[in-house]
Amino acid sequence: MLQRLNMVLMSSVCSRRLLSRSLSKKVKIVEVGPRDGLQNEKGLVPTEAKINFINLLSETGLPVVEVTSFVSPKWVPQMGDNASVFKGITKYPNISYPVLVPNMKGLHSAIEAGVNEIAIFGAASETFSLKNINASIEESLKRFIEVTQVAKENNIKIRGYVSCVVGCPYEGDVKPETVLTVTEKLLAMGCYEVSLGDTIGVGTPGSIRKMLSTVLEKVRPEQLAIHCHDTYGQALANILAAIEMGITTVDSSVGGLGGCPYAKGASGNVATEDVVYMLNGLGIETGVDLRKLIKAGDFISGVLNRPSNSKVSRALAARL
Ligand SMILES: CC(C)(COP(=O)([O-])OP(=O)([O-])OC[C@H]1O[C@@H](n2cnc3c(N)ncnc32)[C@H](O)[C@@H]1OP(=O)([O-])[O-])[C@@H](O)C(=O)NCCC(=O)NCCSC(=O)C[C@@](C)(O)CC(=O)[O-]
Repeated sequence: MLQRLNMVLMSSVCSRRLLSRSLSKKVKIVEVGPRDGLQNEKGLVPTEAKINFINLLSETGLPVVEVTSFVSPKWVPQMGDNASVFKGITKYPNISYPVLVPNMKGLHSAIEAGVNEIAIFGAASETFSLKNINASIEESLKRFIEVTQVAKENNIKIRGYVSCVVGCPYEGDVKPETVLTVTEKLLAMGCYEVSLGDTIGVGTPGSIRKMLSTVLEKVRPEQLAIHCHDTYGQALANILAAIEMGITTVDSSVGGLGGCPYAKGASGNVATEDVVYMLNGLGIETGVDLRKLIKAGDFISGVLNRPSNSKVSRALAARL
């Protein structure tokens, strides 16, 4: 009886701590629109339009803009103009412009193009890993050891991704322990940060909290980012749950663009405009100018010839 009472008291203290934990005053936004956002587009987006889009994003105050992927053009044709896009953009000194790299061939091409930050991408689901990069989790991690060694020799910063952190399109629920294992291995290889991807947007604040509680047992919150797709409309709630647990880096995509070609049915990322609006409302600083962001979103929506998926952008446009 006494033990049960103690447990109840402890759990209420823990929930109060969770609720009373003061939110960070600053959040870093990683804009993934030009890469995650456009990789799934059926029609080829002209290289010039991608360059103009990235240049507009660079004017918004975003600290990181993920530019493209040095992956196989047979697998992802939309990213086939990677070197031209990377070389064509105006690079601001205070902005990082990472690119995705799956293997040594991608790394060599990225180095040739002058890249100084890469992102390697693994998964917490075996089937997704095979479908996405044609390698098991173990094989992919072996590949990444060589990639990260050579990247470090070339003074290239390395970010990591783990996909399917709460659910997989092929395997269903994913164990938080697997997410922790892959995250720790990526950090040990030299990733300065690992972005945890709810690739198909099935997570809820409950499953995101459960996954993060396990990962945060061994990993510091400042080593993590949260990357939410909005398939089930849970992305903002999931991001808030992650921020309440101490995460201060959020990936998002202007206009809610995006999806993974190897995750059927997954919708776009959470819209950057919506994240910035929410964080502004919470008094959390991002350094991002919402109006300039909306301008970049309008530009790419015009190129794609469809309305933005950002609710904030649509709501503000309706008031004009
Ligand atoms: C990893 C591979 C290349 C393996 O693909 P593979 O077929 O096993 O590769 P391979 O090594 O056997 O080579 C086959 C051919 O591909 C070429 N090749 C090989 N590598 C490259 C390269 N880097 N760049 C250009 N070409 C390449 C290689 O030269 C060869 O050419 P061939 O001799 O036949 O003419 C392939 O599976 C691939 O490119 N996958 C990428 C898939 C992808 O980009 N998915 C989307 C990104 S992940 C994502 O969106 C999730 C994320 C990050 O946003 C987070 C989240 O939401 O969860």
